[in-house]
Amino acid sequence: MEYIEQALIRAEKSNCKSETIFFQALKEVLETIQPLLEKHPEYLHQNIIDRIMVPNRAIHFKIEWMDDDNIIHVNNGYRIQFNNALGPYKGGVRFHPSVNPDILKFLAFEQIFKNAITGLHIGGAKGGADFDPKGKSDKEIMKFCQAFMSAFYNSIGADIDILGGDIGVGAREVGYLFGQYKQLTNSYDSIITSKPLALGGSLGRTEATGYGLIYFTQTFLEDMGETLKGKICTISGSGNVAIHAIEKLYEIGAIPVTCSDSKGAIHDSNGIDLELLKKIKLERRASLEYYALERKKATYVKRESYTEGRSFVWSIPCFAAFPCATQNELGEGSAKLLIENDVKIVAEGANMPTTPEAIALFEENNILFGPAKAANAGGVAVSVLEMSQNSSLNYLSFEKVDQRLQDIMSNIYSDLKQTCDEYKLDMDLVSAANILGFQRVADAMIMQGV
Ligand SMILES: NC(=O)C1=CN([C@@H]2O[C@H](COP(=O)(O)OP(=O)(O)OC[C@H]3O[C@@H](n4cnc5c(N)ncnc54)[C@H](OP(=O)(O)O)[C@@H]3O)[C@@H](O)[C@H]2O)C=CC1
Ligand SMILES: O=C(O)CCC(=O)C(=O)O
Repeated sequence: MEYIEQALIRAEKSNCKSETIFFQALKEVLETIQPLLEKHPEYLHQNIIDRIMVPNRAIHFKIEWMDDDNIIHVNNGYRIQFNNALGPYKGGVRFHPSVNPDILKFLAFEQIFKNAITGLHIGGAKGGADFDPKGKSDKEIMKFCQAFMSAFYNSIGADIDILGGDIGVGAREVGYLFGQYKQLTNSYDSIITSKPLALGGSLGRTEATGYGLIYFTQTFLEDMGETLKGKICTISGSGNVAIHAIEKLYEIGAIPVTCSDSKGAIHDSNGIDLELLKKIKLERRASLEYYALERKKATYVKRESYTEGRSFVWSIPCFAAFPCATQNELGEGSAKLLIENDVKIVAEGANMPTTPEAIALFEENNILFGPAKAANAGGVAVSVLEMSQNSSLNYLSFEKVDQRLQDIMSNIYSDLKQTCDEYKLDMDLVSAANILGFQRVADAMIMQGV
């Protein structure tokens, strides 16, 4: 433990002082891998901790673009190519005004271990820009995507670094990013996933993260003698992950009753109207306020009215809670509410949506907890299926992709359970995910020498 404390002090002193979110993610990983280090002292001899916590490469670039009124804007673009011990860098791209080097470094760091847990051969990366897609015309989005790609296309490649979607980057943006890469390089290489089907995207990729989250949760619960069937579920977010989690919950007979966006939250006690939700968030790209205007029985609470900053979503009694919006959205106060309301399981659809204090409360109260690195890994796993379909030119049916996704999520659960047994972790899947991911990456690093 002393070694880990020293590594954290070194990290805090050197490059992490202003990187509070990255430091949170790093601390969680390092504080849970002690049993692994005791069993494998070679990781300490090889100085893997210091080597794993510094990105291989962090690219910061300027993006200049012109809006519809011919006004020129400048944004910051980034790509953190963190670790490629297991395969080419792989991870999404986020367009959101909050994007900064700290957030992307945390996301890229998490991605290393998540990707390792899938058992597939991909390294970890993340990128993005402090660009706000809200309120922009389609032409402005296209121009921004083209400028983003032009600024760093020579740092990526189908065997080097493959981009994907994330907050603010869906099929539309991926199409424009891909088109610009093709224009600049004259190649149709698979340098990005979550492509529209017509451009070589995979059936089932759009649904994969949300569906995978529910497959993982259902496998976990069944192993504990429980089920989601007939149970009330709360979900935050109303983007790609949240919408497809809600869709799968309905398919398996559960009752999803909430969703949220950056402006507020909905509680619809009869169950979220999925068609209306899709129409508002995916087609109109509008606020959830319109959901409540069209569905009179639903309650809408504006973000400004949340009590002590706690999302209204977590005050609704439920059996299962799925945070699917963004990092650190479920804190101590919300965890207390969920526990008081007798929640049985929390599974993360977003990346690191639960604060360390909230996770500790869930652990103390024996609430089952599915960490993001495992529970939301279905998205990146199906991205790899997209890459393999692109290179083989052999495209799979939706059913085949979905079956592969179910198998991957169930294998992830079995591997975590085995890790829990091996290290006597008492179903602490947070520690198991960190140990399993760290071990796979560390072994690959050692094999490749210094
Ligand atoms: N897409 C994927 O395949 C994967 C995504 N993830 C993670 O899942 C999460 C959601 O991503 P995804 O659904 O793809 O993104 P989307 O852009 O499709 O949706 C994001 C949702 O979260 C809401 N949101 C964003 N920022 C905030 C905030 N600061 N406070 C409250 N709500 C917020 C958005 O609200 P609004 O509509 O108002 O903007 C929107 O409802 C992210 O953490 C992402 O990293 C993880 C694995 C894979
Ligand atoms: O498919 C991808 O590469 C994006 C996945 C991702 O960014 C994530 O898992 O958080």
